[in-house]
Amino acid sequence: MIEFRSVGKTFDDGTVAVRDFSLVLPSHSTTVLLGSSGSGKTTLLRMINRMVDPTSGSVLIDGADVAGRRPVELRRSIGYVMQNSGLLPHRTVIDNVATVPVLRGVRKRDARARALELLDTVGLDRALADRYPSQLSGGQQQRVGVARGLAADPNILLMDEPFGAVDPLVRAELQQELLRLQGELGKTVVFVTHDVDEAFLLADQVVIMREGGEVAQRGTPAEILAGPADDFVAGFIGADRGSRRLHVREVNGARVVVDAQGRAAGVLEP
Ligand SMILES: Nc1ncnc2c1ncn2[C@@H]1O[C@H](COP(=O)(O)OP(=O)(O)OP(=O)(O)O)[C@@H](O)[C@H]1O
Repeated sequence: MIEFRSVGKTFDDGTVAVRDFSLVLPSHSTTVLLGSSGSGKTTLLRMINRMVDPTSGSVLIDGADVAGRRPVELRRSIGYVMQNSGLLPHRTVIDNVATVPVLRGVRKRDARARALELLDTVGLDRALADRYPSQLSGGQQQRVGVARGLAADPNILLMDEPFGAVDPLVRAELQQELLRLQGELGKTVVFVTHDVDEAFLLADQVVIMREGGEVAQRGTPAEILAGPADDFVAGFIGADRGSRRLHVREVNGARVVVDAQGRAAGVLEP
C-alpha cells in the first residue's frame, strides 16, 4: 500500500505544484492520476521513488516513510516507465532491460536470461533483443520500457503517460497488454494520464486532479461516471457534452445500446 499524507511540494523557484494531497493506493491494484497539464501528477508520482521529495507531509510504502530510504536503492526497487520509453540509445534492447538488475548485483548472464523472458511477457519478439532503440517502432520501444520497468520484479510500477507518444491503434494495443499483464502480475500500479478513456479503461481507482494537486474526485470509473462530483469533473470526463451518455434503442426486437453519436456500442442481454 502506498499512502500520501498531507503532501505538499513547492519548488525552489516558488512554484506550488502540490498544496495538500492525501490518498491511499491499495496494493495489487491500479490507481490512475487523471488531470490536465500542470495539475501535479508527475510531481506526485515521482515522490513515490524519491525523484522528488515533498516539502511537507510524507509518502509511505507499506507504512514506512520513504524519506528513510536511500533514493538510489529505492529507485531501483520500483519500476518506472515514462512517455518516451527513456531507453538508453547506445545500448541494445536486452541490455536496456537487464541494466537495473545488473546494477542491483544480479549476474549479467542471469539478468540477460531474465530479460529475454520479459520480452516474451510484454509481447516482443526475442529477435529484437540485439537491436538498438532507434531500430524499433514507437510501440515496440514502449514495450521495452515496460519490460525494463518490470526487470527488477518490483511490487510497484510507476507509469508516467507511458503510451502518450504512440498512435491510437498501438496505444489501444498497449493498454490491452497492460490489462493482461496486470491480471497476471498484480502489481501496485500508479498510472498518470490526461486521457479520460485510458484512465477509465485501466483504473481500479481514478483520481481526478485540479491544479495544485487538488483532488476533484476519487472513485471507481463507474462511481465517477454515475455521479460526477461537480461541473469541473463533468466537463473533464465529457459528461456535460453528453458524449458518455448511452441510450437504448430497439432494433428488430433487440435492445441495442448506442452512444451520443448513434453508434452501436453493444446489445443488452434480455
Ligand atoms: N523542477 C521544477 N521546478 C519548478 N516548477 C516545476 C518543476 N517541476 C514541475 N514544476 C511545476 O509544477 C507544476 C506541476 O507539474 P507536474 O509536472 O507535476 O504536472 P503534471 O500534472 O504532471 O503535468 P503534465 O501532464 O503536463 O505532465 C507545474 O506548474 C510545473 O510547471
